[in-house]
Amino acid sequence: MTPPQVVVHRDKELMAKAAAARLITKVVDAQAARGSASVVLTGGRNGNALLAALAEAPARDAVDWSRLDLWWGDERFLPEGDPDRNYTQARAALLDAVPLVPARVHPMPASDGPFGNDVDAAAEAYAEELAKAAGPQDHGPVPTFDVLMLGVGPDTHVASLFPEHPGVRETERMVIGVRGAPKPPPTRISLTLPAIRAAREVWLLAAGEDKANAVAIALSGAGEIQAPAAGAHGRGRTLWLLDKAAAAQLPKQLYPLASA
Ligand SMILES: O=C(O)[C@H](O)[C@@H](O)[C@H](O)[C@H](O)COP(=O)(O)O
Repeated sequence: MTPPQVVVHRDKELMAKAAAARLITKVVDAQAARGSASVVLTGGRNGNALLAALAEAPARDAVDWSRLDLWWGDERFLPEGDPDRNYTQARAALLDAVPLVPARVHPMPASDGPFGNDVDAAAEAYAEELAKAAGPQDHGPVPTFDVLMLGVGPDTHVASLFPEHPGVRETERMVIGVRGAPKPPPTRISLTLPAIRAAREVWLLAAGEDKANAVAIALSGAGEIQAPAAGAHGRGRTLWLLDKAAAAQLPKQLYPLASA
């Protein structure tokens, strides 16, 4: 496994803009090489800030939005349209402003959808949707995501995989229902670490001093059960995108500042 790369930006605003530019380039390259691109979005402030920055990016429409598949790393299990759903927030930040093909946008089920409030059935349905999109060249019953993005919690959670919770220990299923999540709302749907690790690249986003301890723990060799972010690595690349505040507890000589 290739060691994680760390890029540190001056502040969270610049981090979001730089990450958005990086994503545009990655998607354009994937579409040139393979005809389409597949990206997994994350919820949270940094994930949404990246999408909002992308919406304003000068090179935004270098992306062929009609050949982009979007998936989610996790979702709050709430009714369709609830403002706290990651899908609702992603639509407001970017998705409603670009010409995506609806059939290629795969939100996780809502709690008032075909599965009602059965979060396990909803999770299984999403796993089936992923499996249907997987091909013989993929690594397991999920498509090969070009980029899978994850916000990082102050407790080192990623997606809805929380330290010492059952979800972080899952080794077979690709998608699970989560109950009793420490971060509200308590009921969620999440990709598991095996699904996350099927991605070509995993990008972890963290900004603010409240993440400095989590970043230091996850990058210091902690185990994935205690620090789920430590288990979030891509097959080809693991990239941590930080601002200075979130990098404050990292050894300076290892992680020079990308932008002063
Ligand atoms: O549904 C969610 O809440 C997210 O997917 C979650 O994993 C988030 O990314 C982290 O909690 C970081 O959130 P912030 O970027 O807002 O700190």
